[in-house]
Formats: sequence, structure tokens, C-alpha cells
Amino acid sequence: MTSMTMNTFDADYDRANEVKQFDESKKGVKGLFDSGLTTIPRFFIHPPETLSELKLDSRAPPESISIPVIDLSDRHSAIVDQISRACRKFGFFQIVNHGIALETLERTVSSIKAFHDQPNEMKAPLYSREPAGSIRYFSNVDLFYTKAASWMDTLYMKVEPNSQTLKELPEICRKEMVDWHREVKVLVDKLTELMSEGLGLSAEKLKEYTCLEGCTMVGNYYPSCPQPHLTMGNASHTDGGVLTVLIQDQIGGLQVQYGDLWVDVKPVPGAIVINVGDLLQIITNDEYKSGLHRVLANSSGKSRVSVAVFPEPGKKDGLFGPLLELTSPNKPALYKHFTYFEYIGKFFSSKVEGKTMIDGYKL
Ligand SMILES: O=C(O)CCC(=O)C(=O)O
Ligand SMILES: [Fe+2]
Repeated sequence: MTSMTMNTFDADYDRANEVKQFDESKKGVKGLFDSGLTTIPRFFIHPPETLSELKLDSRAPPESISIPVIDLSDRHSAIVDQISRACRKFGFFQIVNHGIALETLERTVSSIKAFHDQPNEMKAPLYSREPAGSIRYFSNVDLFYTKAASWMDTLYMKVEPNSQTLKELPEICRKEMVDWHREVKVLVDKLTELMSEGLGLSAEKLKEYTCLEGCTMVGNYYPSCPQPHLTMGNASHTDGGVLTVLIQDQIGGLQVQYGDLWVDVKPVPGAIVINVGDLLQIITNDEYKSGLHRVLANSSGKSRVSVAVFPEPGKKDGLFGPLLELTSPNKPALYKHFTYFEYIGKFFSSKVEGKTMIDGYKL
């Protein structure tokens, strides 16, 4: 343990005050980066356990362990089979030949980059942690809960069920995000069918059960970090929802845990990353896995951008739990039932790191 990492957790260090000042500046990590700093503020330094694990990165996984890239123009049965296997093994896969133009993906990512690259005066009015705010920007969703902040800023956009909020999107990315939202809805429809078939269920089953009428989109921005070995881009977590649709630029840094290895989700031009969320792991009674993932602090010299879409169940009073079809005397339900309202309330009042909603509902 170096003295520097020890200092982070020193009693003398007025962490609470530094974090508060950072938040009140409304400038985000981008603001820190623009100030030209060469050492990161201490509250970004991750604990020794996390940092020592980063050093193990040289243990690259064997070639045979890689996140599948699935060709959606393949034979239907082959696609279902590959998706089913990827959801069971990693909870992550990428898709190509999905019918969405490369140019559309690039425009979406560029528009989010343009939002974050604006002068601070343009973004500061949107900086907020007000949970009810549909369109807002912040650095670290869990800044006041987490032990160590991560080197990222986020534009948060809750665009459904109230689609009027699409009109409130920042002008600089409005058209692009409206277009992306439309494309993703069609894609999610198709994916839930394939994932449902991959469980041996009818194509419509998962869609009907989850009723994905809500939607949150996030535009993540990871400025280059002067001390990438001391922090994270995005601390390890699982996503809480049913599935996540993610696009990333070509910089890289997203990794998925498999056993005790971290496997890269390598940027593939034109590919879309899909991952299983905690709710889907619960619904499928552990047939599908919600993959633990993280993003390394970016040291490329350029800012990394990703755009994640989280479709959400529309009915908050709806009950969720393992599907009856996926339980049997040999494999009883592993989770209790709960309302989505209760679930989402818990989700937003905890830190991101190591987060999993799974444990709270185990029987
Ligand atoms: O930036 C990435 O590649 C991943 C983002 C992510 O995990 C998230 O927004 O939940
Ligand atoms: Fe995530």
C-alpha cells in the first residue's frame, strides 16, 4: 500500500467537504480535466483492494474466453442458440448486422460527446441529483454513497413512460437521441423475443411479462485520466434492469467478469453491446446471468463515450419473480416475488460499486 492511497482514508482528510465542493462546482470530471490537473483529487482514489486487482490485468484471459459477437443475419435457430449460450455464460454479447446503420450509431455517440464537450456554462444549469428530474447531468450517480468516485460524467435521460420529455432533451443531442430511442425500441422488441426463445419459452413471453414501457438512457463521458492506475472509469456493478443496450466508441475499457478473470468487451465498429440485468436473472431463475462489469479509467488522451439504454417495466405495482415455467421440483424458485416499485426504490438508494440487486431477493 502506498502512502498516497493510505491518505485517501486518513482521518485528517476532509473528504466530505471536498466532495461537496466538487459537486457544487457543477463542472464534473470534465471540468477537472479541463483545469489541466496532473494528480486526481483524493476522493477519486479507489481502495487498495480494487487497485491491486487492476494490476492483475496482465493476466489476459485465453482466446477461448471472449464475449461473443453474434451475427443477426444468421439463421434464426443459430441466433437463438448463440444468444442463449451467451446469456447463460457471460450475461453479455455483441450484435452485428442488426439493421441499424453504422452512421446512426456514430451520430448518437458524437451527439453525447458534443453535449459533454460544451463549455461548462451550457451544462451547469442541468447539473442535478433531484431524483424526479427527467433530464439532468451529474458526475457519479452515487457520489454521496460511494467510498471512491469514478472518473466519469453522465447525462441522464428518463424518456418513458412520459415521452414528452424527449422534447426537453438538450438541443445539441435532441434529434440524435430521439432517433436512437426509436431504433432501440425496435431492437429491444426483437431481442426480448430471441432471449425468450433462448429459454425455451414462446417468443412473446418475456415481453408480455416484463412489459417494457419505461426507458432511461444515459450518455456516459470518461475524460482521459492523468492517473488511471489509481481510479476507475466506472466501478464494477451489474445493471438492475431486464437488459441493457449499449454503444461505445472505439477507445475500449469495458470489461466483464468471468470467474476470476476480467474479459474485454472489445470495441467492434458497428456492433451493439447487449447485457442481462439483475431483474432478468431473477425472472429467469438464474438461467441467464447478470454480468458484473466495470470500465477502466481511460488513459487514451481522448474522452471515451458510451450510451446505455435501460428499458424498464412500465407497471410499478406489477409483481416480479421467477417465471413459473422456469421453476420445477428439481429447480425451485430461487427468489421471492416483489413489486417493481419496491425494487427500483432500493436501486436508487445505494452505491453503484459491487452493486447487485440479486442478493436482496434470494430465498
Ligand atoms: O461505459 C460503458 O461501456 C459501460 C457503462 C455502464 O456500465 C452503464 O452505464 O451501466
Ligand atoms: Fe452498466
